[in-house]
Amino acid sequence: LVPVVILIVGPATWVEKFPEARGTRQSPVDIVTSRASSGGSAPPLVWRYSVNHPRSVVNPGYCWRVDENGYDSELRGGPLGSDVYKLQQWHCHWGSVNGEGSEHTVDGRAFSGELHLVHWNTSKYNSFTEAAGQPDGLAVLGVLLMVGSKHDELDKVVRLLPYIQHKGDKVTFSEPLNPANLLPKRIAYWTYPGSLTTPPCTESVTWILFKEPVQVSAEQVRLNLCYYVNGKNV
Ligand SMILES: NS(O)(O)c1ccc(OCc2cn(-c3ccccc3)nn2)cc1
Ligand SMILES: [Zn+2]
Repeated sequence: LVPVVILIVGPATWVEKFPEARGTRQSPVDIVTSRASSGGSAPPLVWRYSVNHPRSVVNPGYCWRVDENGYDSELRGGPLGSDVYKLQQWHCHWGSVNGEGSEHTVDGRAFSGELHLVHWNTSKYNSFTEAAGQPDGLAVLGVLLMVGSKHDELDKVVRLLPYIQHKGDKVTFSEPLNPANLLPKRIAYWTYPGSLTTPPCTESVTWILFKEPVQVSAEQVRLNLCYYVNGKNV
């Protein structure tokens, strides 16, 4: 008999180090559209991002991340009550196989990737780190990505990926970028109280997932998958 060693390195082991991962409001989830209630009279979701400040994209060891470095921005309304949130960073999740990259699924369907714009509650807390530990501390805008036409704004990031192939690599954008251009045209969304989808899996996120996927080209998916794999220094 050959001894079988099952090496569990994925989410199943996170509970050992991050007790929050055993919680009651863990993300991601499957959005069962038939069970979603209508938004009723929620106020409109409103956002404003600065465009011309210098930004850099970094390889944190998985996918890529753009830090906003405290530059002015605002997200308010919708499910966020009277609090004002500020963009901290935005990043992506791509799968190892095309078509299976998103974290959230909709009626069991996965998408090619998922963009997260991470905001923190500046009305109640003094820093991202403080807010990231509070139930109403963070708000993440989720954008589902599907293969279609090339996305020009996202291309400003994708074309820099060859320069951040290893964990810790960082490169500065040479042109202005408007995060609002990463969002879909129609802004209908699902929202639910959830958590960070990666360790420490803290249950501090009001999720706002746009219903309309945004199109990216097959080449942009390929480049993300390629450098995503490299980004993991595989
Ligand atoms: N993928 S996602 O958009 O859900 C997402 C968004 C942000 C994340 O931050 C990582 C993080 C959180 N904290 C933290 C610090 C202090 C207290 C609590 C947490 N440190 N690093 C992780 C996943
Ligand atoms: Zn994320």
